[in-house]
Amino acid sequence: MTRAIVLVLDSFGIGSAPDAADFGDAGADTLGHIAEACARGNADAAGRHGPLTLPHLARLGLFHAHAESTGAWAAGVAPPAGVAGAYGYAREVSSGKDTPSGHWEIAGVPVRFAWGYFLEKEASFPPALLEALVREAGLPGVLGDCHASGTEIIARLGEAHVASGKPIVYTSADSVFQIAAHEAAFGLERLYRVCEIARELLEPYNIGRVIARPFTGERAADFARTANRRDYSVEPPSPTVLQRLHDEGGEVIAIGKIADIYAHCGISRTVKASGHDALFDATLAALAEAGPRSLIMTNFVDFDMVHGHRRDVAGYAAALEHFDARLPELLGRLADDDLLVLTADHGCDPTWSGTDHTREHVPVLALGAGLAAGSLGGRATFADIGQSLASHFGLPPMADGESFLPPSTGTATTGGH
Ligand SMILES: O=P(O)(O)O[C@H]1O[C@H](CO)[C@@H](O)[C@H]1O
Ligand SMILES: [Mn+2]
Ligand SMILES: [Mn+2]
Repeated sequence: MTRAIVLVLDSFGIGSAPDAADFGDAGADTLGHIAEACARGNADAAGRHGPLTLPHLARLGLFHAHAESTGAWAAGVAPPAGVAGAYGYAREVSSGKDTPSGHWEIAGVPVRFAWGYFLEKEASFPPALLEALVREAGLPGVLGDCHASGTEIIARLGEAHVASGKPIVYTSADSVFQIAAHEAAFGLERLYRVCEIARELLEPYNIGRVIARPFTGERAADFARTANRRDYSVEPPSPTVLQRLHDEGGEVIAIGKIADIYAHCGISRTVKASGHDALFDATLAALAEAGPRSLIMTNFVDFDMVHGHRRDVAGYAAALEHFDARLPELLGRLADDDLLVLTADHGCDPTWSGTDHTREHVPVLALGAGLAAGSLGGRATFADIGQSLASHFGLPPMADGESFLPPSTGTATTGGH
């Protein structure tokens, strides 16, 4: 039916990238270090124990791709009896290791310009920016103004926020301005409005995203972030393959955070869902309805948000095993000419220092559309996925990337430049 399903396992890196040292990430390996911890018995929690067990991803070539990326087989993992999919790893050419850069590059548009960053760990934001935000949003002030982990900062400042009415503003190694506020005490719609004002004020600073981080709870010990997070991204610098397909009459179904990440450019339909089971269910439901020339794209955010950034190795392993256990439901519903791609947008090694993303290779696991099982090798850019999608849908080639599909299923492609 010439459909494509792209599942992005948010932050699931498979070994440090050649330029990882530039990011302080030389040696990071999200999959490898999770497998190591599992093999040592150090990830026996979250309802799991022992070596990392991902039989379906293994059959798609995940561990072969990891071995090609790192030069070593993942610890404690039994090699699969055979590999059914095309597998490889890809490096990122975008300048940043953030979510929009990774996603847009997957969709054929690397980010070669440098984002703006707030580099200071404390007093991170320019006073003029905060003064303008306070004035224009009618706030009594702000709290935070620092680098932070989102769960740690609401535990630390959440009660002061509720008492004062001052939202909590913070950033990270990403190009982000994040605003945390209590859903009831501050108000969810009000938080969104403050984010929209911040989005406008940040224009001169070249910041990729403003993120609303609502939370609920009575006191520090039970504050919890809710599913009402909202990302306000700038638009991709040029049309992605989503936009190209959408403009040529195809249907682009965005599940989870996808629409926000692409700033709603090239999206035909948005399905919001919270939690990996709901995201998986929504993906299956979309597949059941999708006609020819449909692209279904889902971002599995909890790998990153709930486990990677929280440096929760056992939780990450359990989430991978749960995802793996659900894969057959999807595999069983693919038509022969559907193209399935599993990949990631960056790493977030849960054994790494700090709480930020890690600069890593991502897996490229592809199935269907005439692909033979076996290695796709090391891919020079995530944009090889976008180029393959363009080829699959018979669209004109993207400027970047090289298709990994057999020529018979699509047009020849240009090399990256
Ligand atoms: O710590 P939390 O709030 O989850 O923030 C994380 O999520 C943001 C977007 O990926 C990044 O800035 C990262 O720091
Ligand atoms: Mn991400
Ligand atoms: Mn993240």
